[in-house]
Formats: sequence, structure tokens, C-alpha cells
Amino acid sequence: MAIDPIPTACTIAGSDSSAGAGIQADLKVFSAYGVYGLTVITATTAQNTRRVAGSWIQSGDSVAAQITTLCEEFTIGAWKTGMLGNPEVIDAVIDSLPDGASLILDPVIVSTSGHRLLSADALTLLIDGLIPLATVVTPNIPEAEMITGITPILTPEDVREAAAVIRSLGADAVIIKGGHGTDTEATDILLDSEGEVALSSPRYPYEVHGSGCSFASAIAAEIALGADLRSAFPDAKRFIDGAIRHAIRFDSGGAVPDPFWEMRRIEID
Ligand SMILES: Cc1ncc(COP(=O)(O)O)c(N)n1
Repeated sequence: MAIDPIPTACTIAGSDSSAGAGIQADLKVFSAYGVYGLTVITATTAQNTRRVAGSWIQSGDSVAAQITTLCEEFTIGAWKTGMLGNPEVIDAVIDSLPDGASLILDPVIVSTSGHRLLSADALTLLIDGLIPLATVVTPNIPEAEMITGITPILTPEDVREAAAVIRSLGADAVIIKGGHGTDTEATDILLDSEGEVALSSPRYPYEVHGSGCSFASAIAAEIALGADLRSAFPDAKRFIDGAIRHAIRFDSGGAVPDPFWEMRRIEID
């Protein structure tokens, strides 16, 4: 199928040196979809699949210049935010994003390995300034707890209550990802103006570094291709389930999603 012009999506996120999460995950997912991926780098991190050793955040000016320079040339079908780091970067994003942007806001706060990727004062600004601009916010359960103050989120009713609170902060829609729960299935819940959709997929017996980033990027790619959120959600869920089922697993025990598993020319399962 020929699509002209090529759809574009832009990720505003941190670099992950292990290439499982962050900018690298997002670009892989965009490319697997056939969407041209643009990048705004907010930070570099020194990390592997097990730990974050350090992070260095860009200035607000750098982030603003990257966004405005891209907007000079490209019509960007979807924006996705990941690690933003501090209030200066969030302010730059709020000030530079074009009006009417479709924004998939993945509220990266703490890495799965436990390293803080967003300062506490930045969380307040993310809630007050960025969530109201979001087409969809995609927290996992720990992030939903930190955004809403509802702790612990344990039952499906708790998840629904947290999703309603996040929508009331001004987002069009919320998807709370169940991947950090303990059931045998990972159930994600979408809440939008029309109500709720719950989707479950198997939980695999290994931790996959970067699956949250990859899922949010799959939603962004779907939106860039013209899907609405109600159809993007099940398609992105299927996509990430395949990338996790066929995750690249290292000798260390670490694993990262493989959005390209169907294209592999070598057998690694
Ligand atoms: C640069 C960057 N962005 C996002 C994450 C979150 O991913 P995870 O929750 O899998 O650690 C990360 N670890 N690093």
C-alpha cells in the first residue's frame, strides 16, 4: 500500500544506552509500523536492562529548538513523550508543541529498575501543564498511584477510579497498563469520553525492559497512521504482545521487546 506523504511521529524522550526503552525503543516501534520517526532528545542515560547508572538532562532551550526546527519542515501526525526529567524540559515541551498536536503522554517517573527519571517538582508540572494537553495518558500502576495519590491500586475498581481521576485532570483519555500487577494476565483499561474498554493479554514469566515505552509508541504510530484511539488500543496491544512474546533475551537474564520479530533472519526463540 502506498501512502503519500509518509506518516511521521515524533518521540520526546531520553536516550537509553541499552536501547530497550526510551528514544531507541520508540524509533524501533515507529519503524516497524512504517511510520517515519523523529526524535527530540531530553536526556542521556547510562543504563543497561538491570540498572540506571546516571542521567544527564538537556536544557529547555535544546528541547525547544529541537521541536521548533522539526515543526518548520514536518507535519507530525502524533507526538509521544517519555522521560522528561525536570520542570525546565516540561515547560519547553508545553511552550513548543504545536496547537492541536495529538499527544500520547507516557508519564515516565521511575524506571522499572527503581531509578527516578522525573523530579518531584516536575511531576506537579506534568500533572498541571501537560496532562491537560494529552490525547491519551498511558501510566502503569505505580505511575497512576503517583499521579493520583490513590495507593495502593490493587483491584479493577481502584484502576477505574484512578483512570477517572486522571481524565478529570484534563486528558481526553487514559490507558492504565496492568503489566506491573500480579495476575496471570496483564489487563489494560482504557477510559475515554464514551466509557471503558478492558483488554487482557498473557503475562510472560520474564521482565521486559522498555515494554511501556514500546506500547505508547505503538499507540502513537497507530494515531499517526490515522487510527482513532478506540481502534489503536487493541491493535497496539496485539503489537506489543507479539514484541514481548518474542522478546530478545540476553545471557544476563535481561530482555527487551522486539518489534521486528516477524522480520528476523535468524532463529533466536
Ligand atoms: C530513557 C528511559 N526512558 C524510559 C524508561 C522506562 O522504561 P522501564 O520502565 O522499562 O525501565 C527508561 N528506563 N529509560
